[in-house]
Amino acid sequence: MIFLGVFTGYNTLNMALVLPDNGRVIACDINEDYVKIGKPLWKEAGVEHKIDLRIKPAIQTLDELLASGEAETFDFAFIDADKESYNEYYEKCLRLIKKGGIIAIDNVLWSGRVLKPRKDDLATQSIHHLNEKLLRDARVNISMLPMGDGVTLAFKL
Ligand SMILES: C[S@@+](CC[C@H](N)C(=O)[O-])C[C@H]1O[C@@H](n2cnc3c(N)ncnc32)[C@H](O)[C@@H]1O
Repeated sequence: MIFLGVFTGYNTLNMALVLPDNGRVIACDINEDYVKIGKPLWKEAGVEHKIDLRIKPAIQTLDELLASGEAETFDFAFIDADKESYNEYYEKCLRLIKKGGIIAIDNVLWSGRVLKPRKDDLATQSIHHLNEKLLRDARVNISMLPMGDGVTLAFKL
């Protein structure tokens, strides 16, 4: 699976815990300081070998995966890095996952701001545009879960 936005690594750990022993998490973040907080727990939990941490802009990591021939090889992607890049993350993840795979997109409600994005609020505009696009995207079936800050599950057809 692909995990965009590791932060302290807590949910990366959760993902690694539920994967089989030969499963792999491509864990992407630009800030190693946050990741360092939770990384020791990956080892303590015995799942460090499943986590391939890439500290660089997530777009670059996704491009590298595509360039190394890994299109349509992943089962699941979780998008929770910088909101301004959500559309690019979605498009690249859609190429990387298999048919029948799932992309989970976090914060699609963005505390309700997506209803009326301000012109100068690029993060909210970005999420709003992706929400609108997903409604009409024939490449996926979607299910929007209105829990927490909203998570959309997009199933690749
Ligand atoms: C909301 S936090 C992620 C929370 C995490 N998914 C969790 O469940 O605890 C967003 C993360 O995205 C990272 N981030 C921001 N811009 C990024 C980029 N261009 N590429 C990769 N990661 C980025 C930040 O460093 C931060 O750790």
